[in-house]
Amino acid sequence: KKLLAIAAKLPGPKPLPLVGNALLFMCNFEDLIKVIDDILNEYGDVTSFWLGPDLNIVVKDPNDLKVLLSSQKTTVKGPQYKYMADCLGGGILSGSGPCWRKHRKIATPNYGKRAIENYSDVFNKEADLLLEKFRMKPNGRQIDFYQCIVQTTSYTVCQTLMGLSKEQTMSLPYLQHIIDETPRLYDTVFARMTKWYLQLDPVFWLTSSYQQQKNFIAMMTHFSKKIVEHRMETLKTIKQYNKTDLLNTEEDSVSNTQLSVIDRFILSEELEREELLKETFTIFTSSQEASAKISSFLLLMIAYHPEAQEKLYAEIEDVIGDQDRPITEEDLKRMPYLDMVFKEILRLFPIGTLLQRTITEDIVISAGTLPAGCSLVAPIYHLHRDPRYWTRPNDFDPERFSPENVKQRIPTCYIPFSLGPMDCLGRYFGTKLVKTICVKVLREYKITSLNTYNDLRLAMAISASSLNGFHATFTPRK
Ligand code: HEM
Repeated sequence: KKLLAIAAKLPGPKPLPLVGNALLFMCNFEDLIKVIDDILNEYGDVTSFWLGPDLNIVVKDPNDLKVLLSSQKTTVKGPQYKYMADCLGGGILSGSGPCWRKHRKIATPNYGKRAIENYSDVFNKEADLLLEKFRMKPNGRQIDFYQCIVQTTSYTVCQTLMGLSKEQTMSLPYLQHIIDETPRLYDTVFARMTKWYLQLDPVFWLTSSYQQQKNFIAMMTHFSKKIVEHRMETLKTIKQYNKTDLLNTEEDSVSNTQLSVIDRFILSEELEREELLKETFTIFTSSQEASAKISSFLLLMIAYHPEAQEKLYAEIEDVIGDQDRPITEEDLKRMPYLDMVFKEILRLFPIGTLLQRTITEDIVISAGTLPAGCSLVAPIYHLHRDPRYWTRPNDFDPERFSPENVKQRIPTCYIPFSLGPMDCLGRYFGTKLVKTICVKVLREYKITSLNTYNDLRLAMAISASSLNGFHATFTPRK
């Protein structure tokens, strides 16, 4: 009753009995961008809609979002995450409450700014192997390069966060299959999040997506079991007192990566077997896909914008010159234009397009009180393209992130890694991996495309996706 009374006072499309406004989202992922845009334009910065019995309140004001996402009253993921939890378990990515808190605390030491310095060698080696793959491609021909990039990020994650050797990585069961099928799994999850009829289990069970999801989960279980076996074998060789010392580090330090995230889960003895397997896969999937997508969008946009590419190349040449050596943290710090390009990519192609949280206690924002029990929706994709904060919002323009231009904006109109206690754990890892890959590729290749930015067909799912792939030609510079 309380929710109905509050919803009646909030602007938003008129709901139907039972399904609420769920029919609005019965469109394909490409059209969803416009559907949400239209709703926000019509009803404003605080809009309500019903997904069946769940009242969703979309908040697009950057100051309100800061309050909401930073609050302890929103540290429960929204009901739509259930469909992700069906595949990945209710842990670090899709879970909430004590389980999420415990898993996040156990994993955190491996993701710190300093901790990831230890991963630099692997980042560089895998980026070099990527260059070798490009060298084997026919010269002058346009290729869809996403496959090469996602292999690189996947092998990198296995040899860092998961703690495997390259040999162990290459012999993981179903690795390539999992890499290939992951986008389809996330599309199924997002389809269930947005389409009411797929939320009815008996209907979903009749679809081919259900069979695919079931097969994926079976593969994922074998894959995770093997990783856990490898780590258990290795852990037997570490002395008990060393393990305790390594586990109990509080500060962000390079030595934190002497244990992998999986080691920490095993040694904590806090996870049931099933939980451990799901969380092992979650650690893998939360990092390899996001890093691959952002790297690919960066290279693609640079192919579409030759002036930006030349500026970036000049900066890279300036810092690295002719030396054939690994890219270091110091190098990256001396590449401000790379950082601006990277940020512009995260603005245009966010990894979380819509975030949802359950509000656990009433919370006051500028527009009034959001009641406990409703869901907050943070429309990141649309916030990042709101013309009030971004001139020509759909254009690619890294200059938006020059220090002078950044000062002119409200900081929280740009939140690619989300905010607050449930923000992205992998921001330093992802940033460094993406930049290392892109610097290595851009140093060696001029990237061009037969297509233009106008040809890019975007879809909005869990993350922004390119419907026409990532096609470009890689021409050696020297
Ligand atoms: C490089 C670009 C990346 C971007 C833009 C990004 C963005 C995000 C966003 C927006 C969230 C919040 C999701 C939600 O609330 O539903 C998130 C969560 C998360 N990300 Fe990332 N991510 C990136 C890369 C990575 C990488 C490389 C890793 C791992 C190394 C990672 C690990 C995680 C984890 C574990 C969470 C869940 C945090 C929690 O709920 O406590 N991310 N990420």
